Amino acid sequence: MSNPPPTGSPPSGSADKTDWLSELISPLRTVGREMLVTSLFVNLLALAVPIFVMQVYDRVIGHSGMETLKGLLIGIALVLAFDYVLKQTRGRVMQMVALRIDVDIGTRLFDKMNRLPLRILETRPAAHWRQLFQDVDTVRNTLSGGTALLLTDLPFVFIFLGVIYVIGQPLALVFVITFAAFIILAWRSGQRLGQSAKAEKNVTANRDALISEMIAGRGTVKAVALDKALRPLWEERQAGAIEHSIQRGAIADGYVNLGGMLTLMANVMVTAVGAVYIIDHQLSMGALIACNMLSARLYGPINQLVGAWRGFGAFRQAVARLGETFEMAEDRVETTITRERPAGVLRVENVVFTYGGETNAPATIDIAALDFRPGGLTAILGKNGSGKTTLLKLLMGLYPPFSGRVLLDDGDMAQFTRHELAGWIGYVPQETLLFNATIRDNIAYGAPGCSDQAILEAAHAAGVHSAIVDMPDGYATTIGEAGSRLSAGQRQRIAIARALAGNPAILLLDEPSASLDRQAEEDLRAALQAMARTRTVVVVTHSAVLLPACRDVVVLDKGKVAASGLAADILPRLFAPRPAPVPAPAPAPAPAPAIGAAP
Ligand SMILES: Nc1ncnc2c1ncn2[C@@H]1O[C@H](COP(=O)(O)OP(=O)(O)OP(=O)(O)O)[C@@H](O)[C@H]1O
Repeated sequence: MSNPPPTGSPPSGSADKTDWLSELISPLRTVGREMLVTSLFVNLLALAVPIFVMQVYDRVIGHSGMETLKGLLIGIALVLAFDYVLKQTRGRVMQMVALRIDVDIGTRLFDKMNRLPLRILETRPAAHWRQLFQDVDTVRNTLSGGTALLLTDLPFVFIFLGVIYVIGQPLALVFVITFAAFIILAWRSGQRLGQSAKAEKNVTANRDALISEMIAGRGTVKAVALDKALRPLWEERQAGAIEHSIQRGAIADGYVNLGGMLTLMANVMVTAVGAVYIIDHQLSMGALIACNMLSARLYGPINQLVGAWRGFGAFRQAVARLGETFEMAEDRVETTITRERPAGVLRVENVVFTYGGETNAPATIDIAALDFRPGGLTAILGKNGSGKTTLLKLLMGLYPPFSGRVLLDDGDMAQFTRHELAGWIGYVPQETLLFNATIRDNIAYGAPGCSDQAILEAAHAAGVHSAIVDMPDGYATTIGEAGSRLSAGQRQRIAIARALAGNPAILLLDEPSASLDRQAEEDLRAALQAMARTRTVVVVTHSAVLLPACRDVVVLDKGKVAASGLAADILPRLFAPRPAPVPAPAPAPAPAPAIGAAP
């Protein structure tokens, strides 16, 4: 048994995870061409200094040509100024490219993540999703940083080879051989560093995931002194990360040093072979010096390639990871027809749902028929793990059922977009999640753009208004990371207000009174009763204050409906006083061993 693909648009079906990059780069083609032309001029201008040196050695020094020297100096000064302007322009273009890439991929990734079905988001650790945003940085830095410059410079090494052939023809073969050796070295280093970087990334991600969990649960870590238990685990992961980092560093150093040695050897060979040709009168002194200078322009980019290859490996992985994400199926985002606010009748029809989707796994939810209607509160009860929260998520359309349907006003949930459903259904989760913003903003997140009046009404209904106005900054109070400056009860009430802000037709609450005091619970009961007159209000609760106010009750047991109907019928049966256990007869006292008996 496997879950069907989530609702909404299917993946594009393209197997190539780099297609998105081509799409991204295609509008930048004109900029790329401009970059290449600029690089062509920058590289041509780079020939000026070696040619200047050659002329000075061969024409000025040999023939005391002061006038020639002055002319050459003026020429080279103009060339260097032009070179500076070109490089500045190239730098600006690069910044523009970086900005566009940041905006394009960053926004695309943010939107994509928000459109991914919840089950997909839940199946990968938080570290994976965080990594994707670092991948955007990697792609930006590669396409707009030193690596991109290196790539635009690389084709021009052939110009330098050509010029070397023209001015130092006898040396050309030495250059071709050393050039080939550099290419092999760069390719090999790329392979080794790529493998090593991949292994290091996996180990580091493992270590970072542990740190993230520790930071998220820092209160508990302190209270339970979990650091002692977690230290060996962290040490093991940290040791793994260090070991891989050292290995990668050693490989990278090895190749960089080999590249350096190869450069020196090439210089020695060019000078030695050049000296032989000078003695033989086949080469001038100036030409040898110019060739030596040009060799730096030739080997420089390839030597950089040896070091930059690791970056390419990370770039390729980042592109693949982002491509895989962009290919994933999405929640439905488009609606063909604008609908009115629903009446709020929810119906579950033959719904089977299981996490993980293993063939033989017992269903987490297996319900033949269940209705939720406005006009009175409905409570869902059941033991821990019986599937109450999962049922609420199915009712919200957050999980697509494996089989069967969830209907909203007789329409299959699957046809509605996430934004439509979120506008119609208010949800108070078991674990309150607030953001580091003002109280006003946190309530308004439930209905973006809602009026101040709607916020005030929601806060009143959630019983949190007087607590808010008691604070010195009132609704402008910033609540700290995840609402850390508020008490658990205040957080829960603000979460309830957030769910009410959009005046939803359906309200689903998961243990909403777990952190409330008695008075707050009674206030909440009154507010829910009032709302349930015109809305469908479903509350997962075992509270002795909320339950008596419910019209209907659904009892879940291992994902199945164990009982459902009027609360007046079911609750008394459920909470009927159990017969007092009959005390077990006291065991007969063991006979005292006879004095002198054998043990
Ligand atoms: N994201 C998940 N991935 C895999 N299994 C899950 C996931 N969430 C819940 N489960 C499993 O599904 C079952 C039902 O969980 P659910 O949270 O719906 O129960 P519940 O009745 O709300 O429990 P509680 O009263 O403790 O809140 C449990 O066995 C749980 O282990």
